[in-house]
Amino acid sequence: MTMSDQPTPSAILDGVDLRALAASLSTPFYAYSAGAIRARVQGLQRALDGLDARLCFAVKANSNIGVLHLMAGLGVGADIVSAGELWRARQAGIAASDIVFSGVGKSADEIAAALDAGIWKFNLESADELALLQDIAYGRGVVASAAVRVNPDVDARTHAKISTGRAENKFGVDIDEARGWFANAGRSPNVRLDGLHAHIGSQILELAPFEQAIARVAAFWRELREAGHRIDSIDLGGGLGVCYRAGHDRPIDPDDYVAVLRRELHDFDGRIVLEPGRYLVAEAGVLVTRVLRVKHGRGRDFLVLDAAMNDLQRPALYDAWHDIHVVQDASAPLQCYDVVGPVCETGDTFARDRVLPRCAAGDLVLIGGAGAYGASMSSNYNSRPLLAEVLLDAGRYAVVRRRQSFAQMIANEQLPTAWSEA
Ligand SMILES: Cc1ncc(COP(=O)(O)O)c(C=O)c1O
Ligand SMILES: N[C@@H](CCCC[NH3+])C(=O)O
Repeated sequence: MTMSDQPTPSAILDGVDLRALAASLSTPFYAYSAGAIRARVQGLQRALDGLDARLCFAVKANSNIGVLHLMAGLGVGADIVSAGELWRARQAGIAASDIVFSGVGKSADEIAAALDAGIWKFNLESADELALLQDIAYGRGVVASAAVRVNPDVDARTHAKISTGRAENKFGVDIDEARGWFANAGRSPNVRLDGLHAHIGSQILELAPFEQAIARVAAFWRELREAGHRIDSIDLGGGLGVCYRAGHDRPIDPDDYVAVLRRELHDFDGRIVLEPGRYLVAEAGVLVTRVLRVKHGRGRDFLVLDAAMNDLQRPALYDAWHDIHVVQDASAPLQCYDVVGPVCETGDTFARDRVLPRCAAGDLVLIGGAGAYGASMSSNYNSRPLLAEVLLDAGRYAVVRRRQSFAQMIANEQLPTAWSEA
């Protein structure tokens, strides 16, 4: 059960008492419920039942190899955006033939690494990238399978910083340009253009933008089919939103989303690919942190946590809401706090004016919705070591990343003792 499903804050996640865990591991750390991830994956797989469909988890959402290993065991492939993510996915046991490679700036080295690994499909985002893939595949004497990422010019009605499917966004190519790629496919004999791809944005809570995008991609596929082009996969990206604020955010029912796929692509005879990231992991994760101190400011009370913006960037970056639970006696009186971290930035604020049970130093605090774009976006800012990650499963736990040590934090740095003439 995810934290936001619970009517009253509980410290039990996937059968593990986070109070006990926090007593043995030092806070802050991320805890992920394997059961909740499994339930999300299997629910989506059930909704897709009867379709030739494949889930490729967007590794950027949570790139911990323990989580990727869990995905592999559930028959989920990977959507990668870098050679580093390729490396992680392979280390975690995801087959190269289950990997698609997206991203607007794949380097020559990254393309070569993905070709050598034998990934399934390149999602190409520019004519230059098509030419580069052609050159590298030609040099290796192989033919790469590729999809054109089309930009369907749809407003995903999400935060501007995570909207990707408008004409003004850097992602994909417009359908006119994509038409030209297919017309000239013979000029790139080492690239088999046999797929379409679209991803319009993230944390999408309305079905209409998906309907528009899928209809545009489906119409383009029919046009290509009439022109004699064989498309064996249509990849509709990720984007399904989740509930960050209990009682407020209303995520799309995956059955409704899949009903759109079934309707718009009823005569498609290839494979449908989805690249969910957030939907599979966000609500399965919590950031476990403690109150360092309660500070009484001028007209405001600050709850200073031992977690900070370097550990979970989303509030600072997008003003994102995350539910915050104080592990406390339900009878504690309520109080209004600004919940902040120790980093030296005013933006290091998890929540403003949040009404919570009255807290004292040492209280345990759980920040919900932290399984996606949490640890994977964390940094060493203020020289704070990267925090630990723990996978929970039916009363057991496994540390899937140890907290970074100070020595590890500076391992690649050195004093300037050896100078080279430039
Ligand atoms: C190409 C691509 N696929 C999938 C995703 C995953 O998105 P989400 O986490 O919203 O499902 C992203 C990130 O937005 C992306 O850029
Ligand atoms: N990092 C973003 C999502 C970006 C999606 C990646 N294309 C978030 O935390 O919401």
